[in-house]
Amino acid sequence: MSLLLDGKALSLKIEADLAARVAVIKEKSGRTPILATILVGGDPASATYVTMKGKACQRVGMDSIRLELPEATTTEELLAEIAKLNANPDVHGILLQHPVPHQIDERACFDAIALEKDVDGVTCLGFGRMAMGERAYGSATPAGIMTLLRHYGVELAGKHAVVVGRSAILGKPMALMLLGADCTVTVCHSKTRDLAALVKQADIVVGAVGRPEFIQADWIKDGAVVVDAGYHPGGVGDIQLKPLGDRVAAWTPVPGGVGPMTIATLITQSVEAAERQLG
Ligand SMILES: Nc1nc2c(c(=O)[nH]1)N[C@@H](CN(C=O)c1ccc(C(=O)N[C@@H](CCC(=O)O)C(=O)O)cc1)CN2
Repeated sequence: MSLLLDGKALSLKIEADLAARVAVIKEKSGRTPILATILVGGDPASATYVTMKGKACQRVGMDSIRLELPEATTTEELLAEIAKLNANPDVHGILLQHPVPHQIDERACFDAIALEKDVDGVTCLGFGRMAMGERAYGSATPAGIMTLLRHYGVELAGKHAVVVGRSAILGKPMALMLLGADCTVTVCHSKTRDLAALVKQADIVVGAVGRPEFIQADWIKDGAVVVDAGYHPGGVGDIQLKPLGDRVAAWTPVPGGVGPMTIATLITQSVEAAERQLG
């Protein structure tokens, strides 16, 4: 029987623990932790994710501010909004929803977020610190995956992890986090030759490529741990999960696996940021 890595169930447990921590912050400081969310443009999926994040804040007793900027926003305008949030002592964490419209320099805007408010783990500075094993907020999706794997006791040291995808907020930080947990890591991407053969070697496969069911079930060896970080219309991820049946050791469902852990991680890091800033 394959082990279900149930991100939804774990996220509910994490939220219950966070609600207790938020209550302590409020009692001790008389202040409420606040996450500022920034949505640029009208992408419906992004709007849904930002709404989900606001609702998660509510469930744990935090407040959130939702800043909605028009599709035609410039880099300078977005940088100015981020500077205001950095300077606002009532805001403890800042989330800039990815992707932003093409005319915006997303990297410059991510990097403008103050390190102590980078609760989504998107800055180069936070990434570098994490890569060097220093304290930093991790990029929310890969950090959520690490929490999920550790919660279910998945052995990592010495395992061969194959990460398919190399994006700045998912594939790259995922690879570094697995390396930090003593995995041997291979990162695959669009120019990788013989992807199927590499995936076949994996003890742990992470689908982070952003293409529906791109990773085929017959590429995955028996007994592997399968982590699907994709979410596409129709409720499928980056990996063909159904045909895997019971031949893998453990797997994350879509939906209900990695997605809820992304949000639980953002909220956890927001609570930590508020504890540090108000403590
Ligand atoms: N600044 C960021 N932008 C983006 C991130 C991120 O971590 N930081 N990740 C993704 C999207 N994302 C959060 O923003 C996200 C995607 C999916 C889910 C989720 O819980 N999905 C559910 C299903 C949702 C549904 O039913 O509609 C699931 O998998 O169970 C959460 C967060 C890109 N942008």
